[in-house]
This record gives sequence, C-alpha cells and structure tokens, in this order.
Amino acid sequence: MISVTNISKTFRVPVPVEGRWAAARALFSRARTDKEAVRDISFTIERGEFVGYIGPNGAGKSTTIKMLTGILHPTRGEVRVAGLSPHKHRTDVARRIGAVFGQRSQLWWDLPVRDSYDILAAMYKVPDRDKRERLARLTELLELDEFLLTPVRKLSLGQRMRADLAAALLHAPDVLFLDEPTIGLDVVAKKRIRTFLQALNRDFGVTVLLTTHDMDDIEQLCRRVMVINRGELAYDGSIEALRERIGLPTTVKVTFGGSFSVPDRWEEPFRLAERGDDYVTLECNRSLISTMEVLRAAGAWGDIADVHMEEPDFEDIIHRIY
Ligand SMILES: Nc1ncnc2c1ncn2[C@@H]1O[C@H](COP(=O)(O)OP(=O)(O)OP(=O)(O)O)[C@@H](O)[C@H]1O
Repeated sequence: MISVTNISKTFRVPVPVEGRWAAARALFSRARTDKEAVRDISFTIERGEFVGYIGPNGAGKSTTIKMLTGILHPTRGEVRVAGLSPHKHRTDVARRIGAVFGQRSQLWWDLPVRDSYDILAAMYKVPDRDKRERLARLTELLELDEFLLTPVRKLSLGQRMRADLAAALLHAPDVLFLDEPTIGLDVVAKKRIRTFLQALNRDFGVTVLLTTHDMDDIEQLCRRVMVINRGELAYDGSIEALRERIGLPTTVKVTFGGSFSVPDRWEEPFRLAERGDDYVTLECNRSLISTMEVLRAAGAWGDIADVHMEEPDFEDIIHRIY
C-alpha cells in the first residue's frame, strides 16, 4: 500500500550565526547550508497494517509524512502510495488517503461541524448517498451527534479530534495518516479515540500510520513500530522484538506460601534482584529463558503462592534508542 525507497529530504537553511549580536547578524545573513531532515529511509507498509512512527522532536517524522502525502517532494528517492506518486498524482493520491494533524484542524473554525463535512464531501466529489451513509456510521461510532451543529471553535479538544477524524474519513480513504491524534486529551477521550482507531483498522481494513509521542498509543494500537532518529530509520519491527533487542529485563515476582530458601547459585540465566520476607524478584531476558523455566527453578526454593510478571516499560526502551 505504501512503498518508500531510499528517500532523503534536504532543506536549505540559514547558517547558524554565533557570537556577539548573533540574532541581529543572522537576520541579515544570506549564507545558507543544507540540512538533511530525512536520510535514506526505506520501508513498505502492507494493506491493513497499523504502524507506529516514533522519534524524538526534530527527528524527521513530519517531513516523512509530508512526503507521503505529497506536500513535500523528496530530494532523492521514491514514494508510492497505492502505486501512485503522491507528488505527481496529488489529486488521485488525496482521494486514497486521509490525514489528521492533532495540532491543527482541517475544519472551518466558524462553521458548524456538519457544514465542514458538506464542503469536504463536495471537494472530494463524494456522492450524496455515500456521504449520508458514511456520516451516519461515523456519527454513531464517534458519537458526533452532540455537536454536529456546533461551530468548530466551540468544541472541546476531544470533540474536535473526533470531528477531525470523521472529516478525514468522509471520502473512505484506504490509508490514514495520524499525527499526534491524542495530544492533550484526557484518559477517557484518549481511550475513545483508540477504540475507534482499532475498529477502523480491524473492521474496515484501513491502513494506519500513526505518529505520536504517547507510548501508550503505540503499545495499545500498533503491531509494528518504526523508530526514526536524526533523520535515519533506527528500528523497524515488532514491539516485542524491540524489547528483546534492547535487552531490558522482564521482572518476575514470586511470592512463596511458606518458608523458602534461595541457593547460592543456579544454572539458569536469571538473576535475583530483590529478596523480601515472603517473596523474591527475579530478572531475566526472555530471549534467553522462558518465564516457565524461571518458575520451575524458583519452585525448587519453596511453595509458590503467587506470581507477578512485568515486561520492561516501553518508555524505557525508547529512551535507550534515543
Ligand atoms: N521547511 C523546513 N525548512 C527547514 N528545515 C525544516 C523544515 N521542516 C523541517 N525542518 C527541519 O528538519 C528536521 C526534522 O523536522 P520534522 O518536523 O520532520 O521533525 P519531527 O520528527 O516531526 O519533530 P516533532 O516531533 O518535533 O514534530 C528538524 O531539524 C526541522 O527543524
């Protein structure tokens, strides 16, 4: 559905000026230099995938999305969305894709939400019947009823995000690009958006590329994650494989029913992290040993009453990569 081959994007930017009166001198300086915002990135995304695209501020995420949507043209390399070049076939590609930029609405600020949908449907040449059917379905799924007649500027952030999602889906795109769709939302509103996105991907087969700084978004929604750092693709694969690659330990807390004794040494590759009155906390790398094997070993130390397992926090993993 999306194929990206060795794309790079270079911007001409003013040369940074240092020293006395730097700001004033920068204002009048004509010196320019090249800044490579995206460097030699390649990936493919199949139809129906839900992929997370993450990276620190300034890593090149938005620049990539802009090249995928045809807003920017790569300096080098090739982009194909549904077999088409977003730059050369911008209108055709626009019909196949939807985009939501959390920081900025594509709705008309002073108009009631429903009027924006009428304008967008006309722009995308959505037949009247399709528009009515889709809007009815989206209204139900996103609970738009309560504010369809309200001007966009009066909506809460959560309502606006739902309204924007519906706007991006009115022309039934195959691919949805989401840039921070849950930014600034409270827990309940985030959950609502995530549930909707899950259903959209699962039930309607929409391919989703999600950019976010919210690691819970990624963990709950994406099977695959791509990490970009300083313009380069640093990782592309599953969250589980990323956990294993970084090698942060899985923690297993074993509580014993009665007395227990910890031997001085054992064969299996796990370590004792903590010992309490009635429990031990063990750390292991699950690519080296299964939890069952850890428990089998700990079972020889006493009667196990309870087991609690914790995977390494995704946030910690990301910090390691950045
Ligand atoms: N139009 C532009 N002209 C010059 N430099 C740009 C332009 N757009 C982006 N850049 C630079 O390219 C780099 C990548 O920016 P980009 O917006 O793609 O990052 P990002 O990963 O989306 O960051 P964030 O998480 O902060 O949104 C940054 O150093 C940015 O300053």
